[in-house]
Amino acid sequence: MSAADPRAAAQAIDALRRGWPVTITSDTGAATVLAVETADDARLAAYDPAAAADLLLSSHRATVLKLANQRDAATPGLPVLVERVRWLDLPAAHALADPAHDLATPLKGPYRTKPLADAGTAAAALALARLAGLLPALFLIDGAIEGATPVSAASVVGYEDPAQLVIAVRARLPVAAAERAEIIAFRGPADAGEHVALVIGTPDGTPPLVRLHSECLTGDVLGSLKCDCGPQLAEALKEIAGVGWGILLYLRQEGRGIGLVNKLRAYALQDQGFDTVDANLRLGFAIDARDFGVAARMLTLLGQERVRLLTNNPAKVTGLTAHGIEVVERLPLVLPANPHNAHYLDVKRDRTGHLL
Ligand SMILES: Nc1nc2c(ncn2[C@@H]2O[C@H](COP(=O)(O)OP(=O)(O)OP(=O)(O)O)[C@@H](O)[C@H]2O)c(=O)[nH]1
Ligand SMILES: [Zn+2]
Repeated sequence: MSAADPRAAAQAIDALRRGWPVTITSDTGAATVLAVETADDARLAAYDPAAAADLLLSSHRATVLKLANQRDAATPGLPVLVERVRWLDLPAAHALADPAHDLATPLKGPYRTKPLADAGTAAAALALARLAGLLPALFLIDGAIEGATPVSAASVVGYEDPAQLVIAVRARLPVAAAERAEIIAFRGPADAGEHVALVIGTPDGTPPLVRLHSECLTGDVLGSLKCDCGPQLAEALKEIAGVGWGILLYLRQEGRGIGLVNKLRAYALQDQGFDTVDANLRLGFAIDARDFGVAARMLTLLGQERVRLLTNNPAKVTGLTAHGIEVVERLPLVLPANPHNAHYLDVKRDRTGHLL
């Protein structure tokens, strides 16, 4: 495979957000895609004058739409390509892409799927959509198209490689929970916002008490009662300050890695009665799209490869361990429920393996 080119990946993400086509190449094929969410009639006609583009859906969205059973049963995780027929116009594509109106408007159909010409470019297309914060659904034409933004599948895969993170700056930052604290910002080529570490107290030779906190604008800033993020953040800072030495990693993984807009789409589905797990799946995303390799890299750069971890989520322990961090102890971080988040916490316990 060709070397990863972060500039090409950044330009491809930007193009998708603006409703411009992107040609993705791999050693085994090429495909040109246009995100359904940002397409309009003019853009779609310019990209696909013959109205022949098929529609690429993620495996999870295809399962919700009952289209996954037409796919090769031997490869369950693969995206699904829906064959374009004359009446599959932009509104019909939106209805396939966006679950917002699934309940109110039954799908027309019948839809037929067709084999994917190249799995690598299809997977890269869906990864680009997630990185762009868009719904994971794209028009797809086999082969390259002149004028489309070019990117290799390897560049997409390499874009989020945590090995590229470096420390950008360190500064003293007294905070309400701890006057002796230092903030350290990290940078990599992926521009999803800078990850940050708050190192509290002074290293004393013992493994630090560590909290991995994934960004939650609604909970961290607005005091949302739908989740437990805000109180967990405050409690983690208090506990680290209490023991005198530890690190809070503030990871820019909003909505478990699907971005703010997609998380708010999940909230709108929760208003319709779906739980946090089913809402993510209906949108076409994994239940949890985070990669804790980023957190492991940050701890390594801070010289702390043995930690005591504050979490109820065993996936954080296995995620760090897989990337070379030794979790010598797991400590629970359980806070009282409120009427708005009690069901969310039950679902974390019952469906996502949290130890609550
Ligand atoms: N997609 C999605 N993300 C959510 C939802 N509620 C909270 N989040 C995000 O979930 C992340 C917090 O992760 P949680 O799964 O609540 O907890 P955890 O961090 O995995 O586990 P603990 O360490 O035990 O707290 C933040 O990025 C939130 O923005 C939701 O309903 N849907
Ligand atoms: Zn939250």
